[in-house]
Amino acid sequence: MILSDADILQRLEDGDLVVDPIDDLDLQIQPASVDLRLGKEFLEFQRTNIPCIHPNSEQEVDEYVTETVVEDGDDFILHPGDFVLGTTYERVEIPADLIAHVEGRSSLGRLAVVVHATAGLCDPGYRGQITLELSNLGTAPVALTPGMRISQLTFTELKTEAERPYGSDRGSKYQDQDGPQASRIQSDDEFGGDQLERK
Ligand SMILES: O=c1ccn([C@H]2C[C@H](O)[C@@H](COP(=O)(O)OP(=O)(O)OP(=O)(O)O)O2)c(=O)[nH]1
Repeated sequence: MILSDADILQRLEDGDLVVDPIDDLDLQIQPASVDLRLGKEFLEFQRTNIPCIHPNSEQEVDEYVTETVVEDGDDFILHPGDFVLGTTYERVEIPADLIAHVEGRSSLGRLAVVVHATAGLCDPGYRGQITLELSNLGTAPVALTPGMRISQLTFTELKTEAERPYGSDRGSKYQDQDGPQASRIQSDDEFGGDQLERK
């Protein structure tokens, strides 16, 4: 079951679901979602001399990515074909019986700004800001202003609570994200590994 505005408000009031801060309930609480605003930090991907990025190399990933913080009153210009990581301004806490989906807003989609290249799922138990995968599929640069409503979060109730929510003993490398976080796929090994055994 997807939570309605009334359900969301109730869960926020109960305190187990957190979206913080919400400065304007009327603006941010939508009929079945919460609008989230854009933070001011971005990770941009540099041209690199490395022939390719090995996802399991922390050094190569770090070399590829640089951080930009937009000054107050300025915009971040997302050029056609760009892919950058942004962050929500709000911090969220998802309880063990809910899963949240980050969706784009239609108004930005109509300007060819896509908020999620791939991922968009916030696990039960997840806490932190949400890293946004922003791209411009259009032909004109688009100005993104920190504080603008950039994405929306919907919540689906699980049939039963997650037994091992995000942040418990399993991989939880993005728990308590503060600002945009580059891929930490290289930590997969630490949490059990994704590598197939050789026969
Ligand atoms: O667009 C997104 C999607 C998810 N998350 C956060 C919340 C989510 O709970 C966590 C992990 O997401 P996911 O499980 O999709 O990533 P993973 O690469 O499988 O990480 P892990 O191995 O830690 O589960 O990252 C974001 O910040 N942005």
